[in-house]
Amino acid sequence: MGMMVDGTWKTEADIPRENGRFRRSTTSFRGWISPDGSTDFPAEAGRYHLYVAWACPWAHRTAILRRLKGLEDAIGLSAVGSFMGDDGWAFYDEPGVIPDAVNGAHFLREVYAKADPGYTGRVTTPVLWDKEQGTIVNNESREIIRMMDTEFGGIAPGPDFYPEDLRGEIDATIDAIYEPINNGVYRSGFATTQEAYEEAVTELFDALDHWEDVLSTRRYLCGDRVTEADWCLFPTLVRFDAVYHGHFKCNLRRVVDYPNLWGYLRDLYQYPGVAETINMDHIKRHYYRSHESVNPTRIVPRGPVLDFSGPHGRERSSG
Ligand SMILES: N[C@@H](CCC(=O)N[C@@H](CS)C(=O)NCC(=O)O)C(=O)O
Repeated sequence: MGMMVDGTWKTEADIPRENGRFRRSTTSFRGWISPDGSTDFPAEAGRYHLYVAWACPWAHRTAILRRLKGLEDAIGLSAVGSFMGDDGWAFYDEPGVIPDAVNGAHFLREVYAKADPGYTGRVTTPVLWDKEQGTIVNNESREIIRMMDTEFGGIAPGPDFYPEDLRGEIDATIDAIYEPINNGVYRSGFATTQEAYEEAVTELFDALDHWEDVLSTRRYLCGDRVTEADWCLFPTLVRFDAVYHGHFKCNLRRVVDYPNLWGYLRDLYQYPGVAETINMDHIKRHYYRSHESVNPTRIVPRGPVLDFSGPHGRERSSG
């Protein structure tokens, strides 16, 4: 693990923790794209570029929205390699890597340094880059998907995942799943005390149990329509049995043990275009090989065998 301090890469920085508890740092680039030029970043086809790690659940949200909103021609894409070592995210020769044709970076940190030569902070994916101003618009996944969903007008012809009548519920749901589930798997896996681990894993499974109940009466998190909230939960669920259950010790239950969550996961996986955004090799290789303190041998397990393509049976939960 490393981070930038005053524009210089430091490798000694460890995973941020307080009393054995993992703390995710807040992101620093929070610009906003607008359709009407009311912000520094007008919505334009061909102007913005997205950096992702196929392994990363936060970046995965943005890759899904880019695809489902029909933004693939309008917003370019680069994908780093699966291994994150002392140099952080990097572009190297590995299937799935999409080199950086915009900034020619070998390390993602170069992109951050270009945006802010004095940058202090972590070098994370996703990153939304503005080619016109040569800077980072935003590196917060929740905000990037919201911009893709609502700010590109006719450039993004895909469905609306933030419908007016559900906005309050969608925002509340994204908030509700963030700490116990999306971040909860990391808090469990990166905990360095028994107490911190127990706390995280208990909250995580309480939350999964809760959404299992909710999904017994509705097809998706906010009702009978797929929304941004589902695209925020999906990347965590699709990684769960393959990495969080084993590598991060989130092993009270697997997603396949929850009838509704498992059907729901298959349902979303089978949503046209979504399967193509998943690189399970990158996902498994990243987690098991990058976190040496969690898995010192760096051995990547062969299993589990997961069938995301089987019947989901969720039509009956609709409406
Ligand atoms: N809040 C950010 C979190 C992004 C994030 O933490 N990404 C991880 C990969 S899964 C990362 O790049 N970590 C590198 C680091 O912390 O050094 C978001 O949702 O966009």
